[in-house]
This record gives sequence, structure tokens and C-alpha cells, in this order.
Amino acid sequence: MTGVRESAKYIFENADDVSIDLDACQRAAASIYASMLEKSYSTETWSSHVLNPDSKEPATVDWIFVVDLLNFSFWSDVDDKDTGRSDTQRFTVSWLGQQWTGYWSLCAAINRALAEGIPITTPAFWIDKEKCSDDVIRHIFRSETAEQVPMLKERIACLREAGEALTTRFGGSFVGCIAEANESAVELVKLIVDNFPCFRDESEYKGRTVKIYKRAQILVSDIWACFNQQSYGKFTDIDEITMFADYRVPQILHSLGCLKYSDSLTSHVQSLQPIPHNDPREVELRGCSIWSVELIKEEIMKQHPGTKINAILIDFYLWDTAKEIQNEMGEKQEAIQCHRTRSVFY
Ligand SMILES: Nc1nc2c(c(CN[C@H]3C=C[C@H](O)[C@@H]3O)cn2[C@@H]2O[C@H](COP(=O)(O)O)[C@@H](O)[C@H]2O)c(=O)[nH]1
Repeated sequence: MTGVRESAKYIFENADDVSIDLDACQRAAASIYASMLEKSYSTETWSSHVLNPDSKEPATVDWIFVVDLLNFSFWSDVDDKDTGRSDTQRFTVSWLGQQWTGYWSLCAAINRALAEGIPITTPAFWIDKEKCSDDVIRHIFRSETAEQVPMLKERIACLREAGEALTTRFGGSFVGCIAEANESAVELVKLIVDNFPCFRDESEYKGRTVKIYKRAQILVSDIWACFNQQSYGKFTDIDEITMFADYRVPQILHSLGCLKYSDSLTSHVQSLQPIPHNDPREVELRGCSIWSVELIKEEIMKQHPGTKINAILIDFYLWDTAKEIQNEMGEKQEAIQCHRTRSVFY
């Protein structure tokens, strides 16, 4: 296995500032299941997003790889109420006549670059410092507002590192990596974290190296969802993948009562204080999020034996729902703030 589930359990069992309310997880399981049923949540949902590609070809694998290579740290230093709106001057990409922020700003930037004839999904391009100079990448992520894309330097480094690995070891495309995994999602996660250090999302926690692997797991899951469990998306052990420990899903798990924060963590997060990467509180927020989704998943399987559900679909549903709430509530958002860690891992 990937070791993520075991790490999450260890973190949950040793956490000081985050705990899980088992009754709330049971209640949440019922409401999440009902809502997913009503929305007929499935892998089909993935391609329904206007910015996600729906063609099922190798170029789409390259698109998903570059998006999930750079799928980190979009929370804003200026949008203090986390409205997600570009009139707060938060980093915004203009595309298809719309202003995209957060995760969607990344997809919009990639699609805009492709439309401008920049081969930003091609790994060989990322290692050509003439054609793909730092300035070209800066242009790709140009903002409509005062705030620029967070961690641009780190994003450039990720492209260079991954371009090197894909062109020297996997025939120039992540398709080569998928082939080597022989339809095992667990093997593919291992291949990713072994060959691409910027995906190796691990922390030292109370004497142990704990594995979180957020971007490696969402990369495998986006391929699985986009290709509807066929072709490049065909995996025999996809249910071994856990929830992806980002900064958005802990927020909705807290709103559902599943996650409880200590008083000191609550006031730290609500006063928008940063939490350094690898701080025990950060590790506990991430590990307990993963574990609470495992508990919700088990509860759903208990309440509805044989139902086709896994941590990925529950995660996609929770993330999409958290974004809907953010869009609806704007300044009136009552949910707890997302925790503020700058990291290339999520
Ligand atoms: N756990 C989890 N984290 C996810 C996603 C996604 C996008 N996936 C969607 C795309 C197609 C499918 O339909 C999925 O719904 C992005 N993120 C993370 O969120 C953060 C960005 O948040 P904000 O700044 O508010 O936009 C950042 O850490 C990013 O890595 C997910 O699904 N699950």
C-alpha cells in the first residue's frame, strides 16, 4: 500500500490540536451519501467542469500532469475573508471572459497558454530554458490584479525537475509512467514520489515519517476520473487512494463537525496566522482530515453495503461543495478559515 492510511491513523491517535467527532462523521456520512446520490456524483462529474479537458487522449494525460504538478498554494494574502472574488485584488487569471481564482486560476492559465500557442503541457518544453524561460512562465501566470501567483519560483523549479525526469526516464510523457505501473494506483503513487521529489509529500511527526502524498494521489485520481476508469484511467486498486489533504477540505470537515480544533489552534487559524510546513498542527490538520474521510467512507459502506463509493469521490464532492459554499457566502462565510501554510505539497 502507499502507507498514507496508516500514517493518517497514527497522526489521529497522537494528535493534540485536532480531533475527530465520530458521531458527526456518522451523521455526515448519511448527508454526504444522500447528496452524492442526488447529484449522481461519479467519475463523469470530473469532465463536466468547463476548464477540465474532456478528450480522452495522451495530450489530456499531459494536461492533467502539469496541472497536478502545480496544483498547490492558491490561498491569498490579500483576500482576508477568503471570498474567492477577484475584486479583492487576489491573484486572478482572465480566461473565456471570466475571472478565475484559486485552483481554477491554474487551469485557466494552462488553457490560456495553450490557446496562445505555448506548449506548456509538453515536458520537453519545460527543460528548454531558452524557449521556456522564467519570463515565459511568469507570462503564463500573469495576473489581472495586484496580487501575483503565489510561489512562482517554486512552480518554475517543479517544471524543470519534472521535465528532466519525464524526458530522461519516461519517454517524455507521464503516459510512460502510467504504463510502468501496470494498472496499479498504488504502484503509480510510488513511482511518482520516487521519481519526482516535489510530489514526495512526507513530514516528520512525533518520531515517525508520515506520508500524506496529496498531489501524487490527486494526480492518479484525476486520471482515473477523467478517463472514466478506462484506458489510462484503468486501475485495479483505486480504492487504496485516500482523501487529498489540501487546505480547503479540512474547512468543510470542520463545518460538518467531523474535525474539532483546540481553542489555541482555532484562534491561530481565525487570526490568519501562518502555520509553517511540518509544524505538528499542520500535520494533524492533514492527517485527521484523511482519517475522518476514511471513517465517513466506512460508515457509508456500512449503511449502504455494496455501494460504489471511495475516498476520491467523497473528496471531490466535499471540495466542490466547499467551493459552492465559498461562492454563495462571499464575505458572510461562517466557516472556519483555511489554515495558512505555504507549501509545494498542496
Ligand atoms: N482535496 C482536494 N483538494 C483539491 C481539489 C482540487 C480540484 N479538484 C477538482 C477538479 C476536478 C474535480 O472535479 C475536483 O473537484 C484542488 N484542490 C486543492 O485545493 C486547494 C485550492 O483550493 P482553492 O484555493 O479554494 O481553489 C489547493 O490545495 C489544491 O491543491 C480536490 O478535488 N480535492
